Amino acid sequence: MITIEHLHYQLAGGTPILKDITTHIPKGGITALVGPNGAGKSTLFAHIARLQTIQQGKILIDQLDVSKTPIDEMAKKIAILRQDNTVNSRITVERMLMFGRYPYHKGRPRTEDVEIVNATLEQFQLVDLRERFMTELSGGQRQRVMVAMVFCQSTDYLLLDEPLNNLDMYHSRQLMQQLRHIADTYQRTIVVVLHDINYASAYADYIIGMKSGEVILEGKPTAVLTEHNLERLFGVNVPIVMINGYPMVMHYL
Ligand SMILES: Nc1ncnc2c1ncn2[C@@H]1O[C@H](COP(=O)(O)OP(=O)(O)OP(=O)(O)O)[C@@H](O)[C@H]1O
Repeated sequence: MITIEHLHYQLAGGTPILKDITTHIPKGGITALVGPNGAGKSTLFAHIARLQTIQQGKILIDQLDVSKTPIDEMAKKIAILRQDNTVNSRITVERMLMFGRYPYHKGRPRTEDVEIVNATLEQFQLVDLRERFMTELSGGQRQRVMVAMVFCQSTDYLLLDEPLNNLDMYHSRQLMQQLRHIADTYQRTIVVVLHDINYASAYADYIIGMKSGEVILEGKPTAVLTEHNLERLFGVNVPIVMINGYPMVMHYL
């Protein structure tokens, strides 16, 4: 479980970005982090992954205090896919995945690392692209490689910031199904920022809604995805229909 206690973060000029956040992310399954642009979702991720120094408050990951845990220990506990994940170097897909294993092999890949990379190439249907340079991939293919690289890190927790960016309908759905499979089969905890609320509804076990640096709702999709809450979160007045037991937000109409 990730426990966040009174996390407060403000810019040098005094503008608050995260306002005294207290919440928890359950262990196991998929938690979707949703909310309007600028809500603070990426900033919260940066704090959880220790990429941002904590000014005030505390974050615990399975009892490990994030601010006191050495970086290399954190790298085996939590992996993050950031929004700005552009890789422009001439590195092949296979090497990219092996790079994800760095915290374990420290530059000297062992048999186990090769096996994990091969299994991940299979799992993410990247075998045909293994020799391709990252610069020779489409935006969507590159995005899939980056998610695979995060998976390769064999961490208990995966933080994915808008992994559906650039993905078409087929690959978005496929990736969400893969995340479900990873959570269920490997007991990994996946925390994912999603802008498509209907994917959160269909695939997440738990939803956390952020707005203006605050957590304003959290709970199971069926409990929190109400017309009233969508109005509070996004300021939109849209109907919700139930399809196969999932609340689907009709925001296109
Ligand atoms: N490096 C930075 N310097 C100053 N302000 C920043 C910086 N990064 C983000 N912010 C501000 O912090 C606030 C939260 O941004 P953040 O990227 O965490 O939001 P978000 O919920 O992830 O948004 P989005 O859905 O648009 O990606 C925004 O007001 C943003 O302008």
